[in-house]
Amino acid sequence: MANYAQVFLGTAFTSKSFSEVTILKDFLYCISGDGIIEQLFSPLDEQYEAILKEYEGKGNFRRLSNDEYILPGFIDLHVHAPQWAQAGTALDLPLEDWLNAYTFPVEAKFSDIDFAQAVYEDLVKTLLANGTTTVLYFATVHKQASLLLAKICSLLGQRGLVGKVVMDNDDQCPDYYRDADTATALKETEEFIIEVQQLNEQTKQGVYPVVTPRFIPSCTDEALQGLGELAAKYNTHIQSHCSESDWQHGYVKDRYDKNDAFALNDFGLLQEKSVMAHCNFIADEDAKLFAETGTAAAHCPVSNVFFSNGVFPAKHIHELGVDIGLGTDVSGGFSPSLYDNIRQAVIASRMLEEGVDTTISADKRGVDSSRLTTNEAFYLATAGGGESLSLPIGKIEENYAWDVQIINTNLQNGKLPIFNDPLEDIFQKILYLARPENIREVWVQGEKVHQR
Ligand SMILES: O=c1[nH]c(=O)c2nc[nH]c2[nH]1
Ligand SMILES: [Zn+2]
Repeated sequence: MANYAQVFLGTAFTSKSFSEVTILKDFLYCISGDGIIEQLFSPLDEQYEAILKEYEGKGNFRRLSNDEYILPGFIDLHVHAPQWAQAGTALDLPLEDWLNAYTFPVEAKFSDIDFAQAVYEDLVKTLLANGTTTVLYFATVHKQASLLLAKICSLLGQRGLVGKVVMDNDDQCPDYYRDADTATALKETEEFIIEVQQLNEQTKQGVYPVVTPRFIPSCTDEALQGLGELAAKYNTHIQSHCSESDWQHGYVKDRYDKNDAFALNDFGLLQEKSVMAHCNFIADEDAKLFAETGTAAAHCPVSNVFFSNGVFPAKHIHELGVDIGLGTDVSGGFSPSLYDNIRQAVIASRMLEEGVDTTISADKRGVDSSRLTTNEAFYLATAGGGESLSLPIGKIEENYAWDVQIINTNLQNGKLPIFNDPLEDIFQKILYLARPENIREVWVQGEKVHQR
């Protein structure tokens, strides 16, 4: 019999496809020493009883209680780590004004490494406590503080993909917060990539450098070109913002006479490991270019309420073959929880489908076939995130990482209204009603990283 590092027994929910969820009732989950799901056994499998007999009662065996369930850890595709310092505030201005009035001043403070330590440590712990096991982070322009974020992820056990932000365009970036010049921005990005790739060698769950032009307005053409080349040279992930708001979309049209997607592609910034945030205004040709290049979209439904001037048509873009995951977009999105974003993704899609202006007749108001089901929103927060990052995460399946959250539905201070419900309903109640209190344990790559 194989020698597993850990064995769990319990019921899990995981996506089978975009729209279908599989329920693994009373399965055994056998985890290898490197934190991979080596084998799954259903109670109907021949070896089930023998494995149970072998492991039950040992220190590395865990039987879930009747009120506990396993979900894949969530994958957050868009977080501005420094903006955690202003989360929940400053949501009264449109994007361009918001950046200048609130956000650049906050990000500038991350030249102070002690401030960075306090904010980043608190954020990583908070995201883990919300069930988020992998995060694609924007840090700031500061190389040292960006490296610190990668180190904190490494130490606290979160799978972090971290970008030192590039902002070298004098026209669009304030004097007090930008890269010194284009050459320095590229040099520091390259040093950052090398150091994070070295850190990754010592990190069980993985930490990865991400090439991060903030968005087209903040970068010169030279920087965009150089960043595309660095990403190819070091085979890194790439992230940026794409077609987010009327203003940003219009700026890029004025500068290049094309949409963000084609402009980014000209600089080599759309590839298999690229993730573009928001994408609210992408046209069908842009989406097809995403699908051809393997570029994914990070849907940020809470943030979009405040900054996007529109609803991202997730269902339609998915149908055009684009990988999509969910992002909290802290702090354009006030919540660090992907549960909140799953809920908002469903709500926004329903409003898009039904329409919001009651002065327009009901049959003309909305956009047909826009709704996301609960299962689909769950897919975006889990398997869709894994596909977007091209990593074996986001599903409870053999050869995937053991990245999970264990939910207890029956706590004194956190009881969900479950009264002999079928498992399908329990799953939905968890997604709509669970709070951080219900997330009892979080595991990343076979290591327990949070316990409540
Ligand atoms: O929601 C957003 N948050 C940001 O920090 C940002 N920067 C550029 N574009 C942005 N959009
Ligand atoms: Zn953003």
